[in-house]
Amino acid sequence: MTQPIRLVINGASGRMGRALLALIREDGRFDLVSALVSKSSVHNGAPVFPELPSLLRYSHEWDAITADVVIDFSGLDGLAAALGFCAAHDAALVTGTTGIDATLQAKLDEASQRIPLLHATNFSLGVAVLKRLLREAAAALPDWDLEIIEAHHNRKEDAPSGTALTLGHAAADARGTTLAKDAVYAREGRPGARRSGSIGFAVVRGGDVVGEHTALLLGQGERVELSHRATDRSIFARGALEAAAWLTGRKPGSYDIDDMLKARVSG
Ligand SMILES: NC(=O)C1=CN([C@@H]2O[C@H](COP(=O)(O)OP(=O)(O)OC[C@H]3O[C@@H](n4cnc5c(N)ncnc54)[C@H](OP(=O)(O)O)[C@@H]3O)[C@@H](O)[C@H]2O)C=CC1
Ligand SMILES: O=C(O)C1=N[C@H](C(=O)O)C[C@H](O)C1
Repeated sequence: MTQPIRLVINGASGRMGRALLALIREDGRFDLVSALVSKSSVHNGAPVFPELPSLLRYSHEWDAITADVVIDFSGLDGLAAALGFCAAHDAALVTGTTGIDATLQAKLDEASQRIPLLHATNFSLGVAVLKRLLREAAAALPDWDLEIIEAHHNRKEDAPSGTALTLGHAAADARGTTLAKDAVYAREGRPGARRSGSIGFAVVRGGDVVGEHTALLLGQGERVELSHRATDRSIFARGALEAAAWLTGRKPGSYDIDDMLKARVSG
């Protein structure tokens, strides 16, 4: 019998952390060895599964952990700590944290030469398909105006969402350009007529919206709208657990969710 994968959840008390904990109880592939929170967290020391005969408590201590894989949904400081642990202990790292800056991205790239690392801005299957459809539509309609609209709950800290940026990069790439060259992130006052070839972003924040993304391709007299609506965070949590099972034991490298889905299809 194979041993369960020793798993750490980093950011365990958050919206995504809780969605992961709800699934992990029923998932025999994993042994949850640690549920990590920040040093200042009110959850430190509290039982993770109060209703179960489990001794696991929320902690901020990485020191005594032995693990095969870390799933991180914590934020920039938490991700940096998870990366330090994984690099020092040859553990795999799955992260869904968004809003990553250039400095942390460089550290992720460097560490992926030594450990398997999968970063996805969105773990839903529907968004993976939306990205493919958008690539195709953006290339097939190169002269149509492209705008990406996203909506999220009122606690979200980064904007545009990681998913909106990933969709933007995919569309830009399909048109032979880059977001660095063609993205427009804000319009106010009198920005003037729309620059042909630009890729616009619009952000909505409010209430408890789980995550909604629409790519609008606007032509003369017609438009194409490609949309995805997440209504339950468990879709992201399930995707992250699949990624953790898939990534554990793989050779070092920087993987994305398409690598996992392609490998699944080709067996
Ligand atoms: N890729 C995807 O599919 C998805 C990505 N996300 C992204 O995941 C991230 C988290 O989202 P969400 O769960 O909504 O955010 P939350 O704010 O709800 O959760 C993050 C948790 O991380 C904990 N935390 C903060 N600092 C640290 C630290 N240094 N070490 C360990 N834990 C820490 C905090 O808990 P405490 O205060 O108790 O320490 C906090 O509750 C965001 O970047 C979001 O954009 C979200 C959904 C899906
Ligand atoms: O913060 C969130 O909630 C989400 N963040 C991700 C993003 O920035 O794209 C994914 C999902 O939309 C939920």
